[in-house]
Amino acid sequence: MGAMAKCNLKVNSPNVNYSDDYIHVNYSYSTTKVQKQGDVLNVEPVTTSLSIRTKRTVPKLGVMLVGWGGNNGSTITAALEANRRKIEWRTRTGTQQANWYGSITQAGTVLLGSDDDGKDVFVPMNGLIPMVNPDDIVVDGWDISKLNIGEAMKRAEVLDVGVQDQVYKQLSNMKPRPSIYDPDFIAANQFDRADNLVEGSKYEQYTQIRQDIRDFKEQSGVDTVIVLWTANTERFCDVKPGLNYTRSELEKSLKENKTEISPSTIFAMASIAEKCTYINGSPQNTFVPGLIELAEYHGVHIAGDDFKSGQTKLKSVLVDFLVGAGIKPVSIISYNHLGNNDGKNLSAPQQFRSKEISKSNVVDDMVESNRILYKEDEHPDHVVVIKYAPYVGDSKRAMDEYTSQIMMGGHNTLVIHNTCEDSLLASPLILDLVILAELCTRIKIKNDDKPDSDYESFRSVLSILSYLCKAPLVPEGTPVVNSLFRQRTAIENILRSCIGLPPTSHMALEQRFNISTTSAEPPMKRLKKTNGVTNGNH
Ligand SMILES: NC(=O)c1ccc[n+]([C@@H]2O[C@H](COP(=O)([O-])OP(=O)(O)OC[C@H]3O[C@@H](n4cnc5c(N)ncnc54)[C@H](O)[C@@H]3O)[C@@H](O)[C@H]2O)c1
Ligand SMILES: O=P([O-])([O-])O[C@@H]1[C@@H](O)[C@H](O)[C@@H](O)[C@H](O)[C@@H]1O
Repeated sequence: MGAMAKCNLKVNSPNVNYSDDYIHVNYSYSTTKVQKQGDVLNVEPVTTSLSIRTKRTVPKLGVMLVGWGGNNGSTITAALEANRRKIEWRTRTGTQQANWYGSITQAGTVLLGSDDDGKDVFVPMNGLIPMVNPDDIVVDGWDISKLNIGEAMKRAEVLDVGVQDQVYKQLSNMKPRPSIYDPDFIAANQFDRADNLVEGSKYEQYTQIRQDIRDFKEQSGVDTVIVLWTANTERFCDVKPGLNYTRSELEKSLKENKTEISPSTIFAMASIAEKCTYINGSPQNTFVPGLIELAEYHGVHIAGDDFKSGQTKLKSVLVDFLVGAGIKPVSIISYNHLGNNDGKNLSAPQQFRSKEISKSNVVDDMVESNRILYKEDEHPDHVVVIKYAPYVGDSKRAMDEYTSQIMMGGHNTLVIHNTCEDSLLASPLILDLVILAELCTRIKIKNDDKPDSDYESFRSVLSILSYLCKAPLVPEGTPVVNSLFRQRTAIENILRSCIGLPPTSHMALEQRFNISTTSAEPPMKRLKKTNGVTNGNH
């Protein structure tokens, strides 16, 4: 079993109880219901008494990467090794230490509350509640290229030689498992890499991937496996009745070797069959309706699509700020060029189209949130351009122009130049995706008046991971939220609820009015003491 994660955060509340195995919380959940009646909006605040239970012991986590030998896959693997060993290396500007910058769980903080002097107190996000320690993660995976991960890291040309040299030996012992290659789904220019393949029918390939997952679990001794796709972007597959609309159609199409069943969907099916969370870091429509039904049928988590790493992440902040300020973006032109293998694959029209879709929809919810600025079906011009320029390699150069209408016929134009090593932005997101996805398997909620047997897990589609995805997959009938700060606040407040803390509101009334906030929290229900422990560390 995994280690008991520790942190020195002690919540003193009659509504929070730490047993040996769980953090138990009685939680008052507040929402606001709105009903439109003609021109009248009837608004009703609603409070629901919930019980939230979080398992305190974190498992030994195994992560299986599809596309392990790619820039992202080799880089995250090197970063895990470098951080585990606290490696440092000389650069032309001084000594560099391994770190997890860009990871909200490892380098992000959350506002906990305020001290006696009224000063804000921030804590590391991974200090709020037990999370997997990256140092304990075991990595494995597949690639259509047989290059070992040490050589793949060199091929990627992402990391400084100073760190490469110190991790190469360990990574060169890591060999990607043969994978499913279908030239109909990725660019023809990837053909040269494809020398490490699982042969046979789609069903035979599916069976092999399931066997790989079981072998890894047995050989590594991990308790939990998460499968994450960081392989090349595929073209969108057809979605049609009889093919993949339902779970049974999808399973039948696989057995019948239907050509429209993509490698990524086969990996997702195999993961679900092995009860492993599956995460899609690329933009293709892996999660066809039948796949989502399959995940829900088996009670397995899925999440995606497409890591939200740089240009799009900034877009989900800038447009949120502009629209929130009552300024009307009317033209968004997003151009970038890059020279890595991802860029090479995206230079093919169908693969680019997948990425264009995921990069283009990110402003929709923010535009639709303001009918003062935008009429129904009115949108800003939004153009996405991606060019392949080999020389720049992983150093993606993004240039954006945001033109907005301001008052009285004025205009504001923001021009942004954004250069980064794309894989050093994506790799920490891979870490956060797997750490938060694992955490979601340990959190359960029920209505307070229901028996313990009614504790519910997160729904199969983990929309809480939207912060990390360009095109968030959400449960049917729920809204897609791309606004970055709404997404981050959702994560923060759900983690806070697991230790009995109210959502962060930033109201700070006690700083704006002469009021007292020292009254004790009204106990919703006295929690029975268990094991003599009512409050303590987690
Ligand atoms: N900033 C980023 O790097 C970023 C951001 C968002 C999304 N993405 C997406 O992440 C994915 C990986 O990006 P990358 O820069 O690592 O690309 P990459 O081309 O370096 O790596 C992809 C790897 O997948 C392998 N591969 C292709 N098809 C495969 C299959 N069917 N099974 C197993 N392996 C397969 C390739 O051989 C390659 O090693 C791409 O789809 C990209 O669009 C990247
Ligand atoms: O997240 P982001 O920087 O907008 O998007 C990136 C694109 O700009 C880039 O062209 C592509 O190659 C990467 O896979 C990634 O999707």
